[in-house]
Amino acid sequence: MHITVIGSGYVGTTIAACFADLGHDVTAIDIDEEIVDTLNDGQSPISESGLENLLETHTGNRLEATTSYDAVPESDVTFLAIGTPSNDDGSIDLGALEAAVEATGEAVVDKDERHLVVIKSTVTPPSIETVLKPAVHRGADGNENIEIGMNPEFLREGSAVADFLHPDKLVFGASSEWGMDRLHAVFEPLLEDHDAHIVETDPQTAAMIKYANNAFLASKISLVNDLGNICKEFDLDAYEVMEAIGLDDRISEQFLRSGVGWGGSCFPKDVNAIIAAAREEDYDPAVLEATVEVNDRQPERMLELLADYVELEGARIAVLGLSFKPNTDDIRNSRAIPVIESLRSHGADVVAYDPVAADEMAEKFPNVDYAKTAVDALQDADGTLVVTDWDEFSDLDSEFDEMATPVVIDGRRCVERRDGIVYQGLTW
Ligand SMILES: NC(=O)C1=CN([C@@H]2O[C@H](COP(=O)(O)OP(=O)(O)OC[C@H]3O[C@@H](n4cnc5c(N)ncnc54)[C@H](O)[C@@H]3O)[C@@H](O)[C@H]2O)C=CC1
Ligand SMILES: O=C(O)[C@H]1O[C@H](OP(=O)(O)OP(=O)(O)OC[C@H]2O[C@@H](n3ccc(=O)[nH]c3=O)[C@H](O)[C@@H]2O)[C@H](O)[C@@H](O)[C@@H]1O
Repeated sequence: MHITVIGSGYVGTTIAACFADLGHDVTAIDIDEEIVDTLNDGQSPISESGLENLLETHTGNRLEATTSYDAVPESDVTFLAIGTPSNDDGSIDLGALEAAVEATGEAVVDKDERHLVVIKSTVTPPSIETVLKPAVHRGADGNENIEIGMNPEFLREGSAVADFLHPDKLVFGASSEWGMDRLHAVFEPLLEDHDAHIVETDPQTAAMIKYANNAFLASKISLVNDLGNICKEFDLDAYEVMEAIGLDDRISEQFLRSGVGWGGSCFPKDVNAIIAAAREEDYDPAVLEATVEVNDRQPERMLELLADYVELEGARIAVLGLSFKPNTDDIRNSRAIPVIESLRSHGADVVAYDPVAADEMAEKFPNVDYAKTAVDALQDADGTLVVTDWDEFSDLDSEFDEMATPVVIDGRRCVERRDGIVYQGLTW
């Protein structure tokens, strides 16, 4: 098949490279010329394991990038992976996606055969009828051959290629048998040697499945953090408790790691978006509001623990880990942001270290001192906050002896408790 993928950001680049790897001819379309040039050089605009290899193999062969929508009408199906960022009230800003959908419609205005336009972006269910369908039909000037489908994406940053190629489930949202068949045809090569559940549904339900998935996972972590905070009050180890409850198949062992909370470009955005969409309907989503509230509290709890041992005003505090999770330089909604803001508001001097995300954070906090190594950050520090669970932090040991006062508050359970340091886990 010939597939056009509009938007070559995180999701778009990953799916374009993977579709090519599955044997499809792919045209990747982005308005950003720099991204297009990077892709056509066989390089990746994002850092993701395995992606560079796929791009090197398929660029100029089964994959090409362009800023033009000309390939859209020649293709069998178009996927849209455009950002849907948050507005100030938590709702999603559909402006960029709406413009891209309309441009897609314009590109197929004269197409005589049916054309499937699949939304990969995360969008609220009502927006398919109220925003996206009108946009495509406006662009296509009422051409009845255009159908909108929904195929939400569940990949994680750091394992995007592997997640895309080995999904637990594929969710196909289509409003006709033809649209459903087309989605099956796209993913047929993937299913040849990989077993995944297929969920066939309408586009709105498919959109809701994506929000429910992320809201559930974020709420699971917040619940684990709430329970973990109670464990801490009782002097109990939340990890021992969670390991036991994870043995129950109904709960599962995954996403039970308590600590400083969830960040990233999606959980915060998506939980807030579904809350805002629910409020639009005059529904008050009490559990999801609590999910956000518990998450917002965790960074402050780290500081409260630290303040039990260190006078924060004028203290030199090391922050280990700046990215929202390990193996990425992405700092969007990283828990390190509220941690640093709070330390500074208490008058502490922050020295931060991250193996890859320091430059990103320096754009946000130019006045923070950024160390080249973890040991440099620990040197003469009055306290340390561990915010991201990078592997290299688990290897730290005698390095803590370099601190002026060896107080370590671990927000991710990645440092070993040892003699000679004051060690406090956030929930253990
Ligand atoms: N990042 C992730 O891990 C995941 C993201 N998602 C969802 O996927 C969607 C896309 O997310 P990302 O890939 O992270 O966004 P992104 O911001 O990394 O990429 C969007 C790309 O679209 C391009 N673009 C904007 N307007 C355009 C237009 N009119 N025509 C062509 N290209 C245009 C931009 O230049 C950019 O390269 C969002 O709705 C997000 O919630 C879903 C699952 C995982
Ligand atoms: O919609 C999205 O964009 C994606 O959002 C998440 O993926 P991602 O944000 O890349 O990262 P996760 O591995 O889910 O971690 C999210 C946050 O939760 C935290 N987390 C995760 C697991 C856990 O047990 N405890 C915990 O605090 C991580 O440290 C991180 O800050 C989902 O896992 C993906 O399925 C989804 O496609």
